[in-house]
Amino acid sequence: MYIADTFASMNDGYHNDKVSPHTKYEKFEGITLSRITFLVYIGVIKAPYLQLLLELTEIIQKKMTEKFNIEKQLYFSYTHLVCRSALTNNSGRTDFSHMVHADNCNLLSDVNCEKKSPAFSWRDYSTILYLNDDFDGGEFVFASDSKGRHIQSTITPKCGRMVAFSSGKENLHGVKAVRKGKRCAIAVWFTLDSKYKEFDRDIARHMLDNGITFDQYFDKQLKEFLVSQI
Ligand SMILES: O=C(O)CCC(=O)C(=O)O
Ligand SMILES: [Fe+2]
Repeated sequence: MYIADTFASMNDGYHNDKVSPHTKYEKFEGITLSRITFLVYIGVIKAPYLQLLLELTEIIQKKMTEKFNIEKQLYFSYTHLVCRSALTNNSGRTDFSHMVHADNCNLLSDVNCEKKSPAFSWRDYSTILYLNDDFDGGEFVFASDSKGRHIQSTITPKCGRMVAFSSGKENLHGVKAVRKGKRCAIAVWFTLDSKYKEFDRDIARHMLDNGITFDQYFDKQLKEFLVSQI
């Protein structure tokens, strides 16, 4: 939560205006594992935070392999810390923060989901670990139709609660409007295809295991310049 709260505002991976790509009523802030690794490398984030993130997500990987009886190697594909905040008085909203979708295909109708770009078609399993619960709304829902008229189940985010599912059209899902406050989560997507494994994670592990930091290789001035640019 510390990393999400302090650094996700850099809006990593999304547009600069910080308005959510999914709804104009919310601010969307995210930070990727590679960005966190870089910030640890230059000394802006302390290494134990990254260590904790890696360990936590490795537990998720293990649990997923067990619970879903996955017999092949399950690779990390993408790790993202994401916060959504209500921008204005959203108390009357009944719409979605993130419209009903599937994670590995483009949902064209209730039954048609095409597995091609811009969808992340290689994603096989999705997990979302919630980091807080001091906000209104933001429920995770499974739906049976693309418009979200038929909700099958609703999961209220709680700190430490996780939702996990296979990433295809069999699991249409969305996020209800965040009506008040800020909702943060760690989303991790897994793949069975080694081609799409999260390369940055190996770098992060290597860096932590070997105690590598920026200070060892570069001068103070360059470091100060980089920090001032963040
Ligand atoms: O934050 C959530 O609960 C779900 C987010 C989601 O479905 C996604 O990012 O694909
Ligand atoms: Fe999703």
